[in-house]
Amino acid sequence: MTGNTTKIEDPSSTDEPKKFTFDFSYWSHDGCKEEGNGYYGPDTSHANGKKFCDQMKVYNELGVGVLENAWEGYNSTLFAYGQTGSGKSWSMVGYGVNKGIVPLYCENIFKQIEEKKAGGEKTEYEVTFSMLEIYNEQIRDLLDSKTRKGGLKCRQHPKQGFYAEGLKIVPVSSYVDIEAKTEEGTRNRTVASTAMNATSSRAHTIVGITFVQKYINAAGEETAKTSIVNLVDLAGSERAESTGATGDRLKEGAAINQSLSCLGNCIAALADNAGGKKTRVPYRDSVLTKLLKNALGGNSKTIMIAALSPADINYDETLSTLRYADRAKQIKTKSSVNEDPTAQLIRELQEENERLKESNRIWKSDHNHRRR
Ligand SMILES: Nc1ncnc2c1ncn2[C@@H]1O[C@H](COP(=O)(O)OP(=O)(O)OP(=O)(O)O)[C@@H](O)[C@H]1O
Repeated sequence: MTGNTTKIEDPSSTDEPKKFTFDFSYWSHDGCKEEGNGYYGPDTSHANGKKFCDQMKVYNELGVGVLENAWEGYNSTLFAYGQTGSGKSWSMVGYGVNKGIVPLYCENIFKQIEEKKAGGEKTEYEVTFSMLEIYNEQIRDLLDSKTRKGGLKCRQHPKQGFYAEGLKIVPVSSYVDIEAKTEEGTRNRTVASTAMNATSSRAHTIVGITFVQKYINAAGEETAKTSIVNLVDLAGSERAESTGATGDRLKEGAAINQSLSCLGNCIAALADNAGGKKTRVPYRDSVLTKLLKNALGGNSKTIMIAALSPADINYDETLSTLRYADRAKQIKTKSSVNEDPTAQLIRELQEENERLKESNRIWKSDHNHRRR
């Protein structure tokens, strides 16, 4: 990785290395040292110490933007893609003191709320949390261990799009609350070990954090801004033979790959459309793509993290992840601020009223003019 370019070379071939350019290319394979508290920071004495990217750097460059968007009332989606064991959970959630984007985002949102309150702001803040997983095309509520057999239904709302019906959405008032809920959800996750990664997650996990700000606007009206942040940890896109998968594990692998290939098809169609084509986007082909529809083609600012393995045996997987990400970067989403519908309606009615008054005034002056 050099600057924002990722270069991949097949050691068993004489082909030219392939280059991919992204907004950021982060190196975290070596060049780090463990600090006293267990945090992995850059090792300045190592040749790759300068380019080593620690968790805080990723948060500062990606997470902070998500936080700023949330304050402005935009939806954001962050999803992590890549083969099993490549570091998706590491980037999104992290381990121990090496916190990933999700905990750092949560920690900071409450810190900033407290700062605003201490500064005498009258705004009311509400934060809610939900956590679900898609396992073998079924939706399980991770905050409800008694999710009925067959899972939650995926329904479509005319305005808000696809959602999981009956999903538990719990209010949270501190980072500690979120931590406890995340732990509860993680315990319920479908985790089974594969030969490649002892804690490999077998399902796609979606954490939803809603942030509502209620306040009185300049015109004295009660209004609200809402932002939904979706954090999507996709299950590994491994090949069956390298993970030693058989039986149930192999069936799961097939279901995971079906969802991921559906996601790939949607990304390819959206990328075509961004280039001016009119391709139908097959969102309905999997639960994952239904629930991610808004993130991919709707109202959301979306970030994709592609986690890569630097090992030569993973060359094919790594190249396919890079190609996946290369297509994804062509997608353009349109995001807008989520205002309270009543406040929006009042404003639209007031504007309509002004327009009617104005046309009435013109009509009256015309009428008087003709009478004279
Ligand atoms: N940048 C990193 N620095 C240090 N350790 C890392 C880094 N990235 C990943 N790891 C370690 O590698 C292992 C696998 O990472 P992780 O669990 O994040 O993979 P994953 O892509 O989420 O896998 P799966 O799809 O199977 O859940 C973990 O033990 C993690 O601590």
